[in-house]
Amino acid sequence: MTLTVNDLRVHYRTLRGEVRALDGVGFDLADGEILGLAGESGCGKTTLGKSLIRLDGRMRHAGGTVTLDGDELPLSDDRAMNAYRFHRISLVPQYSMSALNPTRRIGRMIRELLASRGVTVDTDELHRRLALVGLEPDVLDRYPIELSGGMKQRAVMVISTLLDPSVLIADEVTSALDVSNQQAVVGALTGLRDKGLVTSMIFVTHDLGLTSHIADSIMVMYAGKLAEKAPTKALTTGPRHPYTKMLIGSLPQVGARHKDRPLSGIEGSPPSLLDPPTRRPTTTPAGGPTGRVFDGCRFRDRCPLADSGCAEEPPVVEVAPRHTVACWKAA
Ligand SMILES: Nc1ncnc2c1ncn2[C@@H]1O[C@H](COP(=O)(O)OP(=O)(O)OP(=O)(O)O)[C@@H](O)[C@H]1O
Repeated sequence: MTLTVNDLRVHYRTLRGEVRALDGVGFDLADGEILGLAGESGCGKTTLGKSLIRLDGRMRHAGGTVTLDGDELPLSDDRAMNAYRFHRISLVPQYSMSALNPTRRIGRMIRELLASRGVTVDTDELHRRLALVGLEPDVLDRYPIELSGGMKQRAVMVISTLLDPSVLIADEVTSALDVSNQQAVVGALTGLRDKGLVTSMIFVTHDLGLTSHIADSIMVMYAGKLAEKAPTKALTTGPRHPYTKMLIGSLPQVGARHKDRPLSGIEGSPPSLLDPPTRRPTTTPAGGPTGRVFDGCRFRDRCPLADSGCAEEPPVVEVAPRHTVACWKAA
């Protein structure tokens, strides 16, 4: 087992209170597995990826553990995390292709980065890795501005995996790319795994369609919690959580006309994760229905199946082998 995440809770400190961005997430990532991490904007995908690498000054590890190849990661200890970061767990961050230093040629950037980790560049190996993601050695002599978006993204993937990490987190690496560049990036990611340069991967995306092509399993998050996780085929052909069903149902179909098959969305919006109350009165002072609730299923305001039983928080239950769901209606 590469990675075991258990009841992970990560909060952001803000002037208005704590944002419970991850509120008790647990899952396993096996050796060789590519896990697609999907869910609406703001559900906590990026926070999950980042918190496995570095908690920035505004993030607080509020509880839970992460075990990588048998070692518990010292998440709250930034200095101790240096031994793991980049070496054993690495990240291709969101918007990373725009974050390359514009004043450095790619080759120099790589040499400097490796030197900061006490590693010297093996040029033949570097060329081999560039070839693996479809890049010519001459990209090393180019500035980022001279590369296309897809080329930059693949260069960042090479940089992030130079030390053969056990786990690579790829955060929205295809979002800003056209379909052929998306294909090249996805092919490069699977190539890194297939050649053993990365043992396992978490592929963070909004795009359920794309992730179903590459991922062995998919985890859907909602409002800082796990909604459903299953092998890709099981999740795409037999989703159990109403949220997963609605996400899949809202995917556009090529060739379908809006007048024949209007795009269906999910009514409403996710709850705010800012300092959520644990109890609520049943009515507002004016006697009307109350707003958001947090002491039950977080999807229940938007769920067509919700009833009074959903005021209790649903446990995460294994409904089939490796298929877990947090929903009272999923059995
Ligand atoms: N620096 C921050 N300070 C306060 N709250 C934050 C911060 N970063 C993220 N959040 C909040 O944490 C929650 C989770 O955000 P996160 O970026 O992890 O979601 P996401 O699923 O990755 O979204 P997206 O798909 O848009 O990238 C959201 O409610 C967001 O508003």
